[in-house]
Amino acid sequence: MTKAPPLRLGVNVDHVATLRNARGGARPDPVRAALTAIEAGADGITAHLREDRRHIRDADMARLKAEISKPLNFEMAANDDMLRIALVTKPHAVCLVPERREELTTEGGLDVVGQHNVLKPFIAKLSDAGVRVSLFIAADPRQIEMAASLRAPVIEIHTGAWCDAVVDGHTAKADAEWQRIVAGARLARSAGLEVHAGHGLDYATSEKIAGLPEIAELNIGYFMIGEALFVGLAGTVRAMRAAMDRGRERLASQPDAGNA
Ligand SMILES: CC(=O)[C@@H](O)[C@H](O)COP(=O)(O)O
Ligand SMILES: NCC(=O)COP(=O)(O)O
Repeated sequence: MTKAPPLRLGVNVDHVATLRNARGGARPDPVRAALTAIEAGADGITAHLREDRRHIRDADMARLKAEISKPLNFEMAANDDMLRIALVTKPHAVCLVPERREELTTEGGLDVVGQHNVLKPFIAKLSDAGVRVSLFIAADPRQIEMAASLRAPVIEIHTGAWCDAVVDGHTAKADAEWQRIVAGARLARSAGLEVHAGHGLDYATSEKIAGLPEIAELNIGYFMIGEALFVGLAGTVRAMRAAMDRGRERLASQPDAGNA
């Protein structure tokens, strides 16, 4: 029996900034949230600098880089303005994500098949600057194979469609989306990619996906910031960590299930 690699928890603090921006002041502070999450056991912090700056702002990203002691995962669209900011910020990682101004949230994965020529120089420039590049994609074999051929070291599988189907009780769709994630994670790992996952995860879906030995990191925000209203952010981080540990422990009890 082989032990699966430890599963990292990246806490996304975007929606602390959403709340702050509702009143235009300085509170609640996403950097304080990041420090609290780290103190409670987060392995890293994720923040998405959207083109419309609806939540995280440039100054937040600079402060996160300066003030947190754990890796910063900078989510951004692949455009020249963001590239310039990322190269100045020098985060541990950049996750390239698709963006549409009018969307409510990140609705799907990057089309790395259709956009490979556009993405290539972004991956090269960020990698040359020592930034670990991740591509936020659907668990689609064509997208995964193209991500591997673009030599991005990491993909993050968009789990939104699966999580929505679980929450809405659409069992058949949830099962189909889950099978896509399982197959996608295996394919990506066998192609040498490090595999992360995120979007829409809650305690139950995080526990379940933690049972996939190929997954090295989960990035979770919206649910945790909402849950923090009821049990506090530190309590939410600890409860999420416990859910992830339960998923990993179940995996460890299955013979030969940990060969990621
Ligand atoms: C890329 C991603 O999944 C997260 O950044 C998520 O988008 C959180 O922010 P939004 O709710 O603004 O989409
Ligand atoms: N990349 C996904 C992420 O950072 C968090 O997404 P969500 O939990 O806010 O939906």
